[in-house]
Amino acid sequence: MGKTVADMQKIVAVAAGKGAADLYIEGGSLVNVFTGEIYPANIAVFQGKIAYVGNSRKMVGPRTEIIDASGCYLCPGFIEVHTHPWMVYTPATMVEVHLALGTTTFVCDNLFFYAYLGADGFLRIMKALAKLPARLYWVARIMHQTIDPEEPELFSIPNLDKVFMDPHVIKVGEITRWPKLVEGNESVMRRIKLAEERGLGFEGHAAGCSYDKLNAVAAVGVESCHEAITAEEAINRLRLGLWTILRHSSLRRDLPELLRAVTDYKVQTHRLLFSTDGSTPGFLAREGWIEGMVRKAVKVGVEPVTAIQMATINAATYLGLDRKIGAIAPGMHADILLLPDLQNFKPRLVIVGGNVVAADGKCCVSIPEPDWISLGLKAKLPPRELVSNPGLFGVPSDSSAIFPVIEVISAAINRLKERTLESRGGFLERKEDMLYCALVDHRGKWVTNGFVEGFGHMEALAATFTTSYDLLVLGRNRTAMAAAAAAVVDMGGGIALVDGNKDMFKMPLVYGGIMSADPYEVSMETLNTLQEKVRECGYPYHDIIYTLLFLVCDFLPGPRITAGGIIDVKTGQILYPPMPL
Ligand SMILES: Nc1ncnc2[nH]cnc12
Repeated sequence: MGKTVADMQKIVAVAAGKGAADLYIEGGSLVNVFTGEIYPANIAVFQGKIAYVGNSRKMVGPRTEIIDASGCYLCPGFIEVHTHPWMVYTPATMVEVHLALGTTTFVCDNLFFYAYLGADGFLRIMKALAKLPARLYWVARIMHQTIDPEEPELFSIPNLDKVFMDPHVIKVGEITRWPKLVEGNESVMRRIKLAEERGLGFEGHAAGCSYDKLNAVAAVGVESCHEAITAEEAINRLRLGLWTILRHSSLRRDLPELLRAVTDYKVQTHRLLFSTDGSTPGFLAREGWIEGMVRKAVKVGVEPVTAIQMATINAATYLGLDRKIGAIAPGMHADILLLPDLQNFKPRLVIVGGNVVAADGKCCVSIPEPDWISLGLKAKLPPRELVSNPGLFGVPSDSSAIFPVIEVISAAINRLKERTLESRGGFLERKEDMLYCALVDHRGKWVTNGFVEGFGHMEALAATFTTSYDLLVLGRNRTAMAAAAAAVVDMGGGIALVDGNKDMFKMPLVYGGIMSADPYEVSMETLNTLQEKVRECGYPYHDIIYTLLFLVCDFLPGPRITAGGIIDVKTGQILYPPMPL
């Protein structure tokens, strides 16, 4: 509901010292993100908004709560402009831990919830999450990031429009298939036009895009990109007018390199922002969320106020929310951090909408976890009898063949390697350094089989944590693969690993097969254990969860395993088809 005339009159009265504030924060030093100054000032809050900033105490009444901010800096709450709020944590457990550390606004991707439940289901989820004590805004995807036979209906114009009309949806989410923008693809342009008509801007995702092609991405109206991985790529984006989101994530730890754009090249910073881009809980607990990025920036020589601007007003301006959040000024939401210093950025108090929500790193308000199962997020799983049959896994062939093997060369990047494989017992046999690999449709209607190399030597690994929410199964041993797959079905979604000793490790992810019902710390520990165990099984990279997520995607280079078969992302070629069941 919008504000009434009476509301406006009341806040004006408080500002003018003729009415009493609800809250008065005094004795602190204000970080003014508009001017870059730091100076003593008090803040009066009324009905969740800032009414006054200055030295007057006329609005302090008998019922005004006073917070003594002596020795603290008064800083706007930090803003995460791009996250995926389901990295085994739920949006609620994520908020509980990271709101307390100073990130008060989270701009969330809708892809997983939307792809799982469609427009109406996503709208229900968004409504349930609006009860959290942080500010959650959403970006809405206009395309999938894997091959999905249901994509045309799922992302139809009427379905997208339902989502675009919701005021919590503030942009189109990362357009991962950027080559479609460069080619002027009509179906994508239609969706862009609709979003524009609804007043939405666009997040880009121009990973590996050359400067010349970036021009086309910007020309179509894309406003931002978080895929720069060098200072020079960041500068290219800035030069073309793109808001440039500096990413430091569990997958890509690029901030020190990206910040050279500021420390070495001395570019202006007003269109630079921060994001952790859906990092895993262990990484975030270690490195921090936006407060961690601000800390790192200051450590490499960025002025504290500049780093704070990047985390607050720059972000708010990019989001079109700079009259509401991102600064401490009259009329803005009272999202305020009390920071004892400008080195560690660990808040003593976190205030959102005028309420104290956290003190000394701990939330002090209730964090309602939605009832995910009644919202429809029971994991979608293929039938147990289907996946517990080892015969499901393997490429049928009565003779030797040259096969397109997926070689995993980093946590997220693959390369095509053609290998000659012998046939045994009616199936192509893997070589010693390879694993069988299968993606099983969550409805049990198809399976794509293939091989991966460079992944390790586990007996089996089965996971619903994939970008298509189908069941991914890998391993040396097809019987163990069937056992791991059945265990995942029995858990109601999750990850099961059978190691070299044939022990089974299980991580239940019962909400949609990707989020844990455990508290944040518990799911973090379980994920850390999984990472250690896969490493012992020869998985050589740092982020198993991303490898599982993106082995199935259609936007990073190299071969991927999808509903459309083993595909080569760059050419779109089907290298080996799926098998109907
Ligand atoms: N691109 C992405 N899509 C879905 N979940 C993610 N988590 C991190 N990155 C993601």
